[in-house]
Amino acid sequence: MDLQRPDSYQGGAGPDFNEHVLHKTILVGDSGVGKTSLLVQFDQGKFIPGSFSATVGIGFTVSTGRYCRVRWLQNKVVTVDGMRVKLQIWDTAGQERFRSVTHAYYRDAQALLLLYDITNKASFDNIRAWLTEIHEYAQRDVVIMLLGNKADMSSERVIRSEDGETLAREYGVPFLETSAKTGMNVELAFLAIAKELKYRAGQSADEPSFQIRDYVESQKKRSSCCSFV
Ligand SMILES: Nc1nc2c(ncn2[C@@H]2O[C@H](COP(=O)(O)OP(=O)(O)OP(=O)(O)O)[C@@H](O)[C@H]2O)c(=O)[nH]1
Repeated sequence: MDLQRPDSYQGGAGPDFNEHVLHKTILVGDSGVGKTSLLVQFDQGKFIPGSFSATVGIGFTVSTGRYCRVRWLQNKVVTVDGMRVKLQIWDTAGQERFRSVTHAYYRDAQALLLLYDITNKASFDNIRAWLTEIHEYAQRDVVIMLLGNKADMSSERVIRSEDGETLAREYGVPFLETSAKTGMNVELAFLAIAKELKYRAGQSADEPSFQIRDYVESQKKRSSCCSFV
C-alpha cells in the first residue's frame, strides 16, 4: 500500500537511513478497543465486523509457549517522501491475564499505538495505566500515539474528542480519533509514525526538524477542511 500523500514535510532522509530496517510497532490498549480491526483496516482496507479471537488465522501467530498475548504481526511498507519505511506491526490481546507476557515485547519497540474506545469510558480511564506500563518497560524514546477508536459510533460516544486531546497533551503525545470501520485516520496514524521513525533514523543537522504532533495536527486540519469541498 503506497501511503504517500502531499504534505508539508519535504525533508529528505539523511545518510544513515536504512530502508531495510524493520521498525517494530505495537498496538496496545484494553480488550475490545479495536486493535485487530485497525490493523486489518490498514492492511486490507476493509472492516471485518465481530471480535477476532487469538485463533483466527490471519497473518502470523507468535507462540510464546504459554498464553499467546502477542497474536500476530504484519510487515507493511509505507512510502514517506519517496522513501520506504518498513513497519513490523504487532497486534496484542488486551486482556489483563496476558499482560505480563507483553512486557518483553515493549523493550525493542520503536513505536506504540495506544488505543481506547470512544464509547467505553473504562478503556479511556485505563490509558494512564497503559502509559505507566509503557514508560516502565519500553525504551525511553519510543514513539507513542494515542488513538480514540470507533469514532464512527457518534451516538454511543462517551469520551469527547477534547478529553482525548487534553490527555494526549498532558503526556506530550500526538492524538487522533480513528475508525477501523470507516478507515478514518487509520492510514494517517501509521503514516505519521513512519515519518517520525524515518526522520529519527536519518536526522541530520541541515534537515528541517519534524514534529509528529504538529504533523498530525496539520493533517487533521487539512482533512476537516477538505471533507467539505
Ligand atoms: N463501529 C466500530 N466497531 C469497531 C471498530 N473497531 C473495532 N470494532 C468492533 O469492536 C469489537 C472489538 O474489535 P477488535 O478489533 O477485536 O478489538 P481488540 O482491541 O483487538 O480486542 P482484543 O483482541 O480482545 O484485545 C469488534 O466487534 C469490532 O468489530 C470501529 O472503529 N468502529
